[in-house]
Amino acid sequence: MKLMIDDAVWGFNKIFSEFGEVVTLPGREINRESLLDCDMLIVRSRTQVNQELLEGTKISFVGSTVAGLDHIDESYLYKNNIAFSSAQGCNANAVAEYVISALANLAHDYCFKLAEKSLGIIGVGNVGRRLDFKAKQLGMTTLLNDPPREEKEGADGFVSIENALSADIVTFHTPLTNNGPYPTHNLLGSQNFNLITQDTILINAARGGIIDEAIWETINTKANIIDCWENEPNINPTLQKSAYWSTPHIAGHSIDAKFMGSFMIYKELCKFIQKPMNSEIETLINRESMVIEEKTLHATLNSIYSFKDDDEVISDISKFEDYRRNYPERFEWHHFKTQFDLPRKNINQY
Ligand SMILES: NC(=O)c1ccc[n+]([C@@H]2O[C@H](COP(=O)([O-])OP(=O)(O)OC[C@H]3O[C@@H](n4cnc5c(N)ncnc54)[C@H](O)[C@@H]3O)[C@@H](O)[C@H]2O)c1
Ligand SMILES: O=C(O)[C@H](O)[C@H](O)COP(=O)(O)O
Repeated sequence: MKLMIDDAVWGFNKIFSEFGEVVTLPGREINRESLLDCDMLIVRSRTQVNQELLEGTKISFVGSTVAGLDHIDESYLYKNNIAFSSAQGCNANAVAEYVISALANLAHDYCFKLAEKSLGIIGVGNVGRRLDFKAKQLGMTTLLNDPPREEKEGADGFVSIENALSADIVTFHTPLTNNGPYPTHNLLGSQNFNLITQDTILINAARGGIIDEAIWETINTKANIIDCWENEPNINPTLQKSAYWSTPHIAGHSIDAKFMGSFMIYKELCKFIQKPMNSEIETLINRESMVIEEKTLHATLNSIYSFKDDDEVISDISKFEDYRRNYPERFEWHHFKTQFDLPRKNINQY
C-alpha cells in the first residue's frame, strides 16, 4: 500500500509507516499527478480534496488530521465511495488556551479584570464549549450564540448573534460555510458590523472570511486578535498592523493537538483496513511535567508559551507560511505544574 501524506502531518513516519510506503509533499503541492499510484491520502487543511485532485486516482481513504472541513468536498468523497475521516476536536483545547492567553495579556496591558467582562462566543462546538468552560472559571460572563445547536437543543443558554456581538469581547469559533441554513461567510459583515464599537475586543481564530476584512480594517475597535485570515498566506497588511496580536493560523498548533489529529486518523485507518492498533502510538507524547513559578495568570501563560513572539515574527508577512510549517514546540497547560490555578479541562467535555 502507498500513502501520500502532507509533510506537516505530525509524526507521519512514526505513525503511518506501518501501513505501507509513505511519500510526503507540502500540503499545497499535493496534486492529482502525485497521487496516481497512491492508495491513501492523509492531509491537513492546506490540500483542497475534491474531484480535481482525486478523479482517476485509486485513493480509497482520505484522512484529514485537522478540525476544519472547508478544504474537503465531502459529497464528492461520499458519491465516489472514498472513505473519509477527520479529526474533529483534536485541537479545540489548544485554541481555547490561545484565546484565554490573549485575554490574559489584554487584561494586563489594558488594566481590566476578566471577571468584569463579557465574552460573546459565536460557534459553541468543540472549541466554543471549552472556551466557555475556561472563561467562566475566570469569572467571565459568557454569551453563547449557536443557531444550529439552538435549533436542536432549544433556546436555553443561547443568545442571538446581535446579543453576542454586544459583549465586551467577541470571538468566532464557527466553520467557514457558504450555504445551508446558517452560512458563516461574512457572519460579521455589513449587516451587523455597526454593533462592534471602539470598546469591543474582536477575535478570529476560526477561519478567514467569517469576518468581512474589508469592513474590519476600517473599524476602530479596542483590540483585534487575528489568527485566521482571508487569502492566507497573503494576509491583509492593514489589519495585520492594526492587530494587538496577529498570528499565522497557529491557535490549534500545540504539539498535543497535532499529535491528536494524527492519532485520531491513525485509529480510523486501522479500522478501515481492519488492522489492530499499535498501542505504543498513544504514548508518543510523554513530556514530563514542567514547573512554572509565576504568580499571575498573565505571567504564567506567557511562561508556558509566548504568542507575542508569533505576532512579532509575522510583522514580516512573507514569513507567514514558513513560520507555521516550522512552528516552535508548544505544549498545552496540563503539562505544567503552576502556582496560579489555571482553568483545567472539564473531563465531562471529552
Ligand atoms: N485557528 C486554528 O488553528 C483552528 C483550530 C481549530 C479549528 N479552527 C476552526 O474553528 C472552527 C470551529 O472549530 P470546532 O472544533 O469548534 O468545530 P465544531 O464543528 O465542533 O463547532 C462549530 C460550531 O459552530 C456552530 N455553527 C455553525 N454555523 C454557525 C453559525 N452560522 N452561527 C453560529 N454558530 C454556528 C456549529 O453548530 C458548531 O457548534 C473549525 O471549523 C475550524 O475552521 C481553527
Ligand atoms: O482546521 C483546523 O483544525 C485548524 O485551522 C488547523 O490549524 C489547520 O492546521 P493546518 O492545516 O493549517 O496546519
